[in-house]
Amino acid sequence: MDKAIVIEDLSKIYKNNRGIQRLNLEIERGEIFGFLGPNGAGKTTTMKIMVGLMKADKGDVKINGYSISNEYENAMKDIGCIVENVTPFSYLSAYENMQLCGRFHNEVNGTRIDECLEITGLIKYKNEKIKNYSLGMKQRLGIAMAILSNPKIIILDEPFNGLDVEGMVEMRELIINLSKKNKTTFFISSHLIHDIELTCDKVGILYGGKLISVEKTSNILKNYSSLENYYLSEVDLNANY
Ligand SMILES: Nc1ncnc2c1ncn2[C@@H]1O[C@H](COP(=O)(O)OP(=O)(O)OP(=O)(O)O)[C@@H](O)[C@H]1O
Repeated sequence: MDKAIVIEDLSKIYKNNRGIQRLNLEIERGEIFGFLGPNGAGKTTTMKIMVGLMKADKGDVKINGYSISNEYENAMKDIGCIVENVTPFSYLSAYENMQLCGRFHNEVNGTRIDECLEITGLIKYKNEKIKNYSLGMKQRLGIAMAILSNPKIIILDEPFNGLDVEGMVEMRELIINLSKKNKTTFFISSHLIHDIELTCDKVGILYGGKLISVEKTSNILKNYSSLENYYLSEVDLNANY
């Protein structure tokens, strides 16, 4: 069972006829996958379905071989995610929020919470209330929450948003290290194409609800000077159809 995530013929069409159509995608264990696409392409819709926040019309997603439709609990057991905004309790501290987040995981204790806050650069502010946190600090806390239970698969919607330059570099290193050391699989959506180029092994482009290309970053960079050039040419090609 070397596939961490398998998306099979996944469709979800809203009443206004927008949504996603017949997505098929396989992500290997330890792979860092970058999910790209213009505004409204359907990235959040896909990710919401992947973590059970929304039901698909058709198709399925298998996480570690478990179907999200029929074996939801098993499928979610080894997943950490941030989809849409991070919404910690603003009158609690980072540490207290992490305690709440870890309450269903027996292996999460104070040491593990401190470790995650250290990794994400928040240990100095661990007792400060979230209402005093900046956007970037909340984003870091989201990541700390996502990695808390040591999940094998991490799904992140716009993880670089709101981070300063140092934060972005640290986030990239954190993702790459976790994938190398623990074989953690990442599914990341972002508009920050430079960060995706530097972080992801494989990239998929969603356009108008369809997956128009999936390719290894190393292959892309053999033929294009940057991921941005590749992205623009793929989108251009499909816009003209
Ligand atoms: N609840 C909804 N009802 C109707 N249409 C919706 C709903 N949610 C999303 N859509 C539409 O479906 C399409 C895909 O939206 P989605 O949020 O998945 O895109 P996205 O790729 O995440 O965009 P962005 O990059 O702007 O976050 C958009 O055209 C959006 O307007």
